[in-house]
Amino acid sequence: MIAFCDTMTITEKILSEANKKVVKPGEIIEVDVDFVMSHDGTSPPAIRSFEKIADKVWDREKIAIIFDHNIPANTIGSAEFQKVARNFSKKQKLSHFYSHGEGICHQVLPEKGLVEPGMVIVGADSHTCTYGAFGAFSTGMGATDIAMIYATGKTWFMVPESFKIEINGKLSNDTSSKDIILNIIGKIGSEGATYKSCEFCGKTVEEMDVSGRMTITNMAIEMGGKNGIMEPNQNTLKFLSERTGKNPSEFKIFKSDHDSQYEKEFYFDISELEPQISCPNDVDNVKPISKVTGTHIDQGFIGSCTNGRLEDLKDAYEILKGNEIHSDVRLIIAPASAEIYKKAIDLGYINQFIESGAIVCNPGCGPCLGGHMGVLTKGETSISTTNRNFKGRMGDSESEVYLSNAKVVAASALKGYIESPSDIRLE
Ligand SMILES: CC(C)[C@H](C(=O)O)[C@@H](O)C(=O)O
Ligand code: SF4
Repeated sequence: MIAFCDTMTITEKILSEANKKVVKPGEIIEVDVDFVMSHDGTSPPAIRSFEKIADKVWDREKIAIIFDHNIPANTIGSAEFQKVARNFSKKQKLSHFYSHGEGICHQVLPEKGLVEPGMVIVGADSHTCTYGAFGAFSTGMGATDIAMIYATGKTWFMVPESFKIEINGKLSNDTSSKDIILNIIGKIGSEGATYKSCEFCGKTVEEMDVSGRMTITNMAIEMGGKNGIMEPNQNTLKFLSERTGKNPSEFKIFKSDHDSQYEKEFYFDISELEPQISCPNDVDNVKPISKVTGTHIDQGFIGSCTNGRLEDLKDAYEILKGNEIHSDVRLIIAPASAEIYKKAIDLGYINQFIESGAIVCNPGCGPCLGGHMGVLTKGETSISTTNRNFKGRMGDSESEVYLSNAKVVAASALKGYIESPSDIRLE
């Protein structure tokens, strides 16, 4: 390890290690990439660029291709994209090729033990920032940058300035970590952290489970962040140790120094937080649920790399148990991975979802992107556990999307309008 000075953030330390010398914000550096990921939507452009510059990838064990956006293929175009990626994976003998509905890339990577603290991970998807929940530096990049990494294992960054975002307090029965991050985005704004390293800390984050932490780092990009990051906690180390088969002492764990230099510091106490709803058509248009209760909905979606994990399905199950979805509402549920799907079957969640009238889809991005399934038509409204609600995100440009936690989506699907989970529990 290199010698750090004593005012460095976790992100600066990881990038220094990757650069083999101490780095400072603003500096442009070249780094060795530990892992690179792309999916069915972004692999083909990267492959085409790669094939113009090289024949053989730099390390077939450090590349993952995961089919999740349009799986199974819904158009001839997406089938063609998958063929290109499948042929490339075979030709290059990639060790990590997931094409059978294993789940969303950001869920599959950590589940398969491919994420470790201290790593530099680059993905051809903007929500690659999710792996910061594990103490890794991870960020999304475009196809030509990914092609260069395939060929050389290297890339370049400008070292970001860091924002410290401290979270304290205890969540209520109706809220989850989704409400924390929506509240933060509402305050900081969708462009408020552009190119910053968003470092989440505080007691709430230190005690949070892995799923909740991933929801928070996942949405760092929604305020423009270059990455989202947290120091690994005990829950994280336990999860990673089970997945990688390594002892936690083998991980490269970096922590921010007490006197780290932050460009800005934010403090949030979430004890009194009501469920937060991000209203159309901007992710930072966040309101407490009491301001939007009663808004008509046509569709609900529970899933995505933000909130498609077992904890989210459990939240939905508890609200839906013994109840039927409103006859005018479609509730679509897509587990984030096959592993989660199987666990949800064993726990009886999936049976209940079907009995309540929900449509359960195969693991993957599902309706999140508005291109594969669950597409909205003009004038329709969805409430969704996903991360984006810009105009047309889930279909027609005159459809609307509200973002919330899974309990709120389930409660709203029962009523046909946005409803607080506590009101369902009271009935
Ligand atoms: C298709 C892909 C490039 C895109 C992203 O990078 O975020 C998608 O995953 C999304 O959520 O909009
Ligand atoms: S679930 Fe949605 S946000 Fe996540 S990678 Fe897929 S399309 Fe993007």
